[in-house]
Amino acid sequence: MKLVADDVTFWVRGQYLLEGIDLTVHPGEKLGLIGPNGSGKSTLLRLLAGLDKPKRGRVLLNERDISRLSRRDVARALALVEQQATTDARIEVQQAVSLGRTPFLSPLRPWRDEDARIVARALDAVGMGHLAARRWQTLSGGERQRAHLARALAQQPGLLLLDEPTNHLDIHHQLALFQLIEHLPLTVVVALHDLNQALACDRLALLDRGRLVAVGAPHEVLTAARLRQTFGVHADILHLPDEPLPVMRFRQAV
Ligand SMILES: Nc1ncnc2c1ncn2[C@@H]1O[C@H](COP(=O)(O)OP(=O)(O)OP(=O)(O)O)[C@@H](O)[C@H]1O
Repeated sequence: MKLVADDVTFWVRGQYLLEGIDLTVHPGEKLGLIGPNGSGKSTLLRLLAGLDKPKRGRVLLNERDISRLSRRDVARALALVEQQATTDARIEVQQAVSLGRTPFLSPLRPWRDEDARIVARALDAVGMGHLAARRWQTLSGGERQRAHLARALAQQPGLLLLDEPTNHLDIHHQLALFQLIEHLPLTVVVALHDLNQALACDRLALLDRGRLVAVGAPHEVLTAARLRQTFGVHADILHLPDEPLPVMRFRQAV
């Protein structure tokens, strides 16, 4: 699934939140979206998902303008897990995840056993199978986050857009989620704050005050100079023997 942002620009009440974003997400890649608080990551993800429409420019999903596609067609192609996703608290986890199948159902295509199997597999993939019958409102923050991801997986999208998917997760579940994402045969765009996690992405796109200031391999984007300029931190980038990825050590705020 190929996604292109072409001069994507968005403003609210005269204030630019994003300006002139040109970005191509290649089929199958894991692209990390990074940037300081308020740099526009969530805004860009909503535009890439077709939930908001650019004020200027356009988003192309497999060469087609996403604003011209029906919600149902978009939902069959991509899934977005937002940072503050809400869910009807009265339903059970399994029902919530089953909503991921909605874009595929119709009077001519009712719910089938196959849908139930897809939902069960999605719950198992995020380690939530044992909580399928639990009421949503009884879940912890991290369990909710994993259940939201399960709902997105149940959509069987070609493209997964994730907004800080690990911010409520303990370290085990953070690593498990990253291992899961790495091995999914999907295109993934993931907004992240943990820059050490970001190093594991195929490419990174760095936002700074609504502009895309760098796109490329993680080690090209996350240099000590850029960490200082954009994130306002002094950092060392350490290359450990026998470790494929470098590690960032943050020393102090500028
Ligand atoms: N509806 C709105 N009206 C005015 N300003 C908005 C609106 N929505 C977002 N913003 C502002 O746009 C900027 C970008 O917000 P956004 O949530 O996209 O940033 P972010 O990079 O995801 O931040 P964070 O890392 O804190 O989650 C912020 O300064 C935010 O306050």
